[in-house]
Amino acid sequence: MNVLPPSFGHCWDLMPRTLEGQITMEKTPSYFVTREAPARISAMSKDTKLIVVVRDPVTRAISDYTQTLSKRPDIPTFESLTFKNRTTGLIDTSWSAIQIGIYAKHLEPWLHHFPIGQMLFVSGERLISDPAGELGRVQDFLGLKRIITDKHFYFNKTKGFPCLKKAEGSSKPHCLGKTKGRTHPEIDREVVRRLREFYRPFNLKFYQMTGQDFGWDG
Ligand SMILES: Nc1ncnc2c1ncn2[C@@H]1O[C@H](COP(=O)(O)OS(=O)(=O)O)[C@@H](OP(=O)(O)O)[C@H]1O
Repeated sequence: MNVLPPSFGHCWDLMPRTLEGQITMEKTPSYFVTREAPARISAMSKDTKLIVVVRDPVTRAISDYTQTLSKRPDIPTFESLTFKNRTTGLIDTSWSAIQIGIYAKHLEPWLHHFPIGQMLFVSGERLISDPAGELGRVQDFLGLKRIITDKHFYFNKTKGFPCLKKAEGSSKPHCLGKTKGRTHPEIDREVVRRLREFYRPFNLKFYQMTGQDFGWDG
């Protein structure tokens, strides 16, 4: 997890200068789950627009595990890390791969500092099934003209994901790198079922808080 800079002044100093008509963006996945982040970002600029990309927390946990596995192939199985006690089905919520997917809990402190209308929740699933549609929402949210549309994407069968027809400043197609869109290991169906059951109430709360049904629960 990234450590945020200790002072807001320092935060500003790290940002590039923004000219009239420009938008400065910063992306750090860990902000959403960092307790101090909402107060610090709000103190830096309370007009900051916030974009959060979320996907089904069960798939997210498996994706997170797959990423760790790629760096440390000797870690225990996903199934054994999921449970504190497999017999009772008690889930280890202290495992970060599980903890991060409790979106309703992480969203709570942000709402003490930002109105919900200043936050956009992007569906990770729709980013794959309809990238132009989801980026249309992002452009609208940022008050930009819809420049990026369907025309910019094609589905790459080899990659199994949408890719750009032309990369920025190039005439060649561009897909995301090897670390995006990895094949996930097969996870025991009963473990997946238990995780779905675990996340359900948190997901429902999250749908309520955001006013969006992400469709992770059937
Ligand atoms: N177009 C396209 N190409 C490839 N991958 C795509 C795309 N759109 C979304 N995704 C999904 O993005 C997941 C990886 O994002 P990360 O979580 O690593 O992003 S981050 O940099 O940590 O924010 C990655 O997760 P994994 O499938 O687990 O690798 C993808 O499912």
